[in-house]
Amino acid sequence: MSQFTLDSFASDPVRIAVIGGSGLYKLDALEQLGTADVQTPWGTPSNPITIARLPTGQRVAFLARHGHTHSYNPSEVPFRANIAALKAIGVRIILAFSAVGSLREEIRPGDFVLPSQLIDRTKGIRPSTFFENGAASHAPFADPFYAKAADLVAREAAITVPNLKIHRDKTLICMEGPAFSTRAESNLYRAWGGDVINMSVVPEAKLAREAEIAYQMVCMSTDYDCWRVGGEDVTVQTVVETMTGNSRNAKQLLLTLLPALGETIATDAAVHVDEQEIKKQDRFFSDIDGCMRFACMTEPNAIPSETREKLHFILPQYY
Ligand SMILES: CSC[C@H]1O[C@H](OP(=O)(O)O)[C@H](O)[C@@H]1O
Ligand SMILES: Nc1ncnc2[nH]cnc12
Repeated sequence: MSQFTLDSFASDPVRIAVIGGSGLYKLDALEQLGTADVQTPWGTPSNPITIARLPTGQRVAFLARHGHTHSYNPSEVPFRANIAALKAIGVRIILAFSAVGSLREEIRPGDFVLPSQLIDRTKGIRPSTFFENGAASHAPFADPFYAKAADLVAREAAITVPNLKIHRDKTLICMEGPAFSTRAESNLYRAWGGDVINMSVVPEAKLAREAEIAYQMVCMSTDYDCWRVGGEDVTVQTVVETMTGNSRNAKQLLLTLLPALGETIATDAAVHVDEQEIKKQDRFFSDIDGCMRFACMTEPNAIPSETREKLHFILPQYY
């Protein structure tokens, strides 16, 4: 197993990353090449990033959100360091897996869900932006997930795990935790139109957007939370019971999804693209590239140099 230096990714970047959530702590079916211990201006990631190789030869990065030993509760995950470290090794797309509770009868434990919307119910205690200390910025976030990636996940799942039920275009609630919801909250989220619930999509998705990384969460339903009359209320035990099968399905799916994604982005992975080309819809990254170019309200000359240096780490084309 090699120890990769940050410099080595400058000439040979890794474009695809998988973030594993509860129950998905490694990608053991892939050839493991080594790890990258990336330090960022926002601290140390949950773990060193694992670099693996696909049968096609392409490399992918893997990061366990809560650490391999699940040591960070959702409010403590070093989200900024995680996203900054992935960006620093060249990542342009993240597939983020998450164990979620279902708020709908038809989304059964064991089903997968590709959300297209989210409702942020975190409590403001998680650092959730790279822009602070003299650089006021506002990322566009109307569509928090990457529909082109969701399309690919759904297509590959239908081929590779045909018995797996996939729900599209659902709304994900992100609560603070770590305690699960009360019954009144669970019913409120249903009334709001929430379909599934977790504790980790925020700020991960927001930070990915700020770093101009395409991001799609793949939710794996583990329980019915606590809204269902006569049903069992969620506990860690109920989650863990479903997690093992979910994790097996996720790994099976990734075996074909990652090569397919690699092929899809192969001609489109350059970081710097020509202004004319950037929004052409046939490019996979057209819906993310350039989204932060005009996001900063601060007069460029007024941004302190230390702030600019930190931002250079995630958006070198602008700072
Ligand atoms: C173990 S149940 C609650 C826990 O599971 C989910 O984690 P992840 O999103 O990382 O799979 C949920 O968000 C909570 O953190
Ligand atoms: N019911 C639930 N609420 C919040 N996060 C979860 N992760 C898995 N099940 C969950």
